[in-house]
Amino acid sequence: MTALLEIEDLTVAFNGARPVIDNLSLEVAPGEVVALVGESGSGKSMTAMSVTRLLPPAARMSASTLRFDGTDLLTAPDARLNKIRGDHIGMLFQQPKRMLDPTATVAQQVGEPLRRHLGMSRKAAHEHAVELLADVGIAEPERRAGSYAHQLSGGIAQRVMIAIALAGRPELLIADEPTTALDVTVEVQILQLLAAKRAQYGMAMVFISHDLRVVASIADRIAVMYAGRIVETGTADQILNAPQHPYTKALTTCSTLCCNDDGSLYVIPGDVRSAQEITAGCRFQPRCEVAREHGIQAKCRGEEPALEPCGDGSASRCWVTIDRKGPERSDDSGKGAAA
Ligand SMILES: Nc1ncnc2c1ncn2[C@@H]1O[C@H](COP(=O)(O)OP(=O)(O)OP(=O)(O)O)[C@@H](O)[C@H]1O
Repeated sequence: MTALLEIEDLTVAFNGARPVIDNLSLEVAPGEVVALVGESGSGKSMTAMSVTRLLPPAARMSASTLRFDGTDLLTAPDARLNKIRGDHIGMLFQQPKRMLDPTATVAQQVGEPLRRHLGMSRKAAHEHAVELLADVGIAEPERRAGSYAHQLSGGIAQRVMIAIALAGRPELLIADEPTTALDVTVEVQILQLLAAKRAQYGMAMVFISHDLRVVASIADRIAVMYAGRIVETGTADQILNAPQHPYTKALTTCSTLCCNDDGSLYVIPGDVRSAQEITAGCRFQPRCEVAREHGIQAKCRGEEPALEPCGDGSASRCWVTIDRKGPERSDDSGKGAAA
C-alpha cells in the first residue's frame, strides 16, 4: 500500500551542533497509528515538527524524502503547506489550555478552521462547532461553546483541541504527548476518544509519548527513539511483549513500574544527555546493561550498529540482536518501518 506519510533520511540540527534527528526514516500507512516513543530529548517532537514544517527558525533540516499523500513537503510552497496543515494534518499538543487562545470563545476557535478552510459563514461555523463539541463528548455543548480557556478543565480543553484538530477531517493526526498533562482517568478517556475517532474517520496517527503504557492501547506500530535515532521498530505487540533492543526492554521495565531487589523503583541508569558525548559506536552503550553483561562494550563503543530486520517484521539497532541472527543478516532498508 502507498504510504500516506513518507520520511526518508531526515536530519535536523541546531547551530551546526550534532544532529538532534539523525537520518531517520519512517512510513505511516493510511489509517495506521504509529507511536514514537522515547525519553525526553530523544527527538520525537522535532520529528513531528519536521513533518508539519514548523521547526524553530534556528533548526536546519534535510531529508531525501518528506512526502504526505503525494505532496512533496520539502518543496511545497507556504500556501500549500498551510492548507495541508489545516485540512489534511491535524495537530494535538501536551498543554491544551495553553494552546487555546485565552481571548476567544471555544466556538470561535473550533469554528475558525471551518470558516478559513471550508469557507463556512459565521453562523454555519458556530452551529457546526457545537456539533463538533458534542461529537467529542462534551456535555452541554451549547453552553461550552461560549466558554473561554480558563473556564475549562484540562480534559475538556483537550477535547476542544481534538474538535479543532478534526474539524477538517484530516487524513493524519499528529498527537504530541496529548495526555501527559492530564490525570490518569482523564487520560484514559482521551485515549478512548482518539481511538473512537480514528475508527470513525479512518485517519492515521503519529502518536508521540514517553510512556509505552500510554501507546499500548492505541498504536498499531511503535518506533522507539533514542538520541535522534530509531533504535527499534515493530508492531505494538512485538515491541510491548517481545522487545529486542536493550533500551526498549528498559523502557518496558520502567513502564510496568518494576522494582529493583531493594524495593526501589527501576529507572534506566544515566540519562539521554550522555548520548550527546558519543562520537562513535552505539549511542545507548554508556547506559546499556546488556552490553556489560555480554562483555561487548568495546564493540558497542567502536561502531554504531545499523537498524537490522529481526526476521519477524521488526527491526533493532543493537549488536546483541544482530549477532544472534548470525552472518546472513539482510540489508538496512528499514522500509515499511523506520531507519
Ligand atoms: N530550539 C532549540 N535549540 C536547540 N536545541 C533544541 C531546540 N529545540 C529542541 N532542541 C533539542 O532537540 C533535541 C530533541 O528535542 P525534542 O523536543 O524533539 O525531544 P522529545 O523527544 O520530543 O522530548 P520532549 O518530550 O521533552 O519534548 C533535544 O536535545 C533538545 O534539547
